[in-house]
Amino acid sequence: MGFDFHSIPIIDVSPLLDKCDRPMMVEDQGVLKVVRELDEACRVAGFFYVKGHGIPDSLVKEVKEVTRKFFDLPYEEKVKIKMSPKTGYRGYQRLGENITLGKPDMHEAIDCYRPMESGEYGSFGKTMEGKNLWPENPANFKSLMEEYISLQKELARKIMQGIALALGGPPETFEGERAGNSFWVMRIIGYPGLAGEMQYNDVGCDAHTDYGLLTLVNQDDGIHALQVKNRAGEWICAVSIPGTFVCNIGDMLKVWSNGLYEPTLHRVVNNSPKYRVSVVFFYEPNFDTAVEPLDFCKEKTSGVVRYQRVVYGEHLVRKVTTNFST
Ligand SMILES: N=C(N)NCCCC[C@H](N)C(=O)O
Ligand SMILES: O=C(O)CCC(=O)C(=O)O
Ligand SMILES: [Fe+2]
Repeated sequence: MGFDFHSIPIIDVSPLLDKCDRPMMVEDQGVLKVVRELDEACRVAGFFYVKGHGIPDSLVKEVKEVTRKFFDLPYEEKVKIKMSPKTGYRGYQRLGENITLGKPDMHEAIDCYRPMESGEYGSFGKTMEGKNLWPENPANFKSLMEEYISLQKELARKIMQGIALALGGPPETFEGERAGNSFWVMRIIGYPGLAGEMQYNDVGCDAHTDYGLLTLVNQDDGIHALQVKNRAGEWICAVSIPGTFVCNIGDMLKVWSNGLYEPTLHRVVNNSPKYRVSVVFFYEPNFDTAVEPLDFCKEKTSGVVRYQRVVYGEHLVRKVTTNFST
């Protein structure tokens, strides 16, 4: 590994999206170019921007606008949809409630998960059971977010076909029993800006990796706050680029790929005077999927098993139940 990254590559995924789900996709030159770019980005940075993603710019902007309006409401209004263990960890968390590296993060958020019926995964799923909690204000919040979720899910599924090819496997590797019923997560997040005399803000969200497969970040325009750690230990800024999503890979892809692709530490520091919003979609494995190195990945690593089997839902529950101060 004689190279390191100082910027994050931009990948136009439109050729992949056009040809996805078709048997001939693996012979298409446009698809193969995207696949090579995904492979390079996943090996070197664990992060990339996607453009040409096909999600209307108006919707991408609107979800951030309603997010800003929600966080602008008084605390009493926001706490009506308070997150707790009883709500399956769904709902609103105030500033400082999320803990990373043992310290409170300076962000507030609404956490959403794929809805889970009671008893759907027996006692193993109990912690995450529930429906999402949506605010009454802004009135169109729920419908916008649900439309956005369905488009993000489809986009992420297609990018995962490209990543499957990049790893040398069949495009449908992450469909069906692996991630065909993704236990997706969405975090709707707000980070206060610098106030008054303050020169440096507290950390908005401290260094972590994401838990699942693929994360798509819809970040605020004009504020550069998301930072990504390269192998030399330098923090590289994932500047906001209008029309793109910042994508990064999660812990479960590390296990499935047997370490060919590894997630990258990242954090958020909002040193701008402006309140920053982001809407982050996490495309994850099925809740009950046992994740273990894929045969075609093990072959590329001389058969050595680098990571042990982990059930995604157990990994998630371990994280979620230790993430909060209350
Ligand atoms: N689902 C994700 N990735 N959430 C990230 C939240 C912030 C990191 C978390 N407190 C932690 O320590 O993992
Ligand atoms: O707000 C951001 O830009 C990224 C947030 C993040 O890393 C996370 O929620 O996992
Ligand atoms: Fe993250």
